[in-house]
Amino acid sequence: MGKKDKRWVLQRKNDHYYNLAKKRNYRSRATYKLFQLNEKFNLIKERNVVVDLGCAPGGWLQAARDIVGDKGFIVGIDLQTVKPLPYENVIAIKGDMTKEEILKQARDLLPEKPDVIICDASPNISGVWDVDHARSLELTTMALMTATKMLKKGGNFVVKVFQGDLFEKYVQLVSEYFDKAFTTKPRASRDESAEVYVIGKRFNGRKFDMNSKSPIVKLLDTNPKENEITSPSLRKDISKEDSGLMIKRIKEMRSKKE
Ligand SMILES: C[S@@+](CC[C@H](N)C(=O)[O-])C[C@H]1O[C@@H](n2cnc3c(N)ncnc32)[C@H](O)[C@@H]1O
Repeated sequence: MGKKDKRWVLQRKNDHYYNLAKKRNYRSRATYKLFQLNEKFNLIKERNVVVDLGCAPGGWLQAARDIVGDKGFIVGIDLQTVKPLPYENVIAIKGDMTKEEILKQARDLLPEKPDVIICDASPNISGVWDVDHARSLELTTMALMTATKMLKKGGNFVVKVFQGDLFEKYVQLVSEYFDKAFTTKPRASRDESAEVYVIGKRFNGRKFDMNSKSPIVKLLDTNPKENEITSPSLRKDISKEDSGLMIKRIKEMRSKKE
């Protein structure tokens, strides 16, 4: 085992939430992030219908199931296969959450419009700040579009975002569709992680505006018919050097600022 690997194993051994998750049979330490977000913002309630975008290995599915109980319903989507959970009311679909055909599969499974959309999806981390921020924004904007298409009026939304230049603009965009928008970092999120969670409380029912003046929407490279993001930065086979449209534009914007 290399030095780096040893440090990682040691870090994990001393990680409170990792140990707690293991002891209580939760599939990820992230489970505690959702519990803490819910404690603070009261997003998910008993009997709710929930959609979980980027749900593998299933820690948030477990947390959501604990909250909604046996009368609620949860559908998750992830590129990875999720080992089935022992509950009839929790289903995971394998697929890309930015693709309309996968979202349709999810909608078809739901008993009614969801009360809550949760999204902890992470793009492949390259270690390059701009690239990770741009990829994260693409996923989170797609999650917001999905929320505006699917949610019940009055429904709630929580999404993970990697901080960067456009973070505040993203929060502003969320606030256009919800009565209130908040940003927060739960205790279980590591200090050194760039992740922050954006909360939208009470969906106001507005349709997503593709002609919005928001710089985030302008940065997207979408298929106008389906609202699917077609930017190459989301492709799985992207190399570190490859600049997706959004990454390129963020760089241009930054150089103009400087
Ligand atoms: C941090 S993990 C989620 C952890 C999960 N909340 C839990 O508690 O187990 C992020 C997930 O986002 C998924 N993801 C990234 N891009 C995606 C996409 N376009 N469609 C679906 N899932 C995606 C990844 O496959 C990964 O499993």
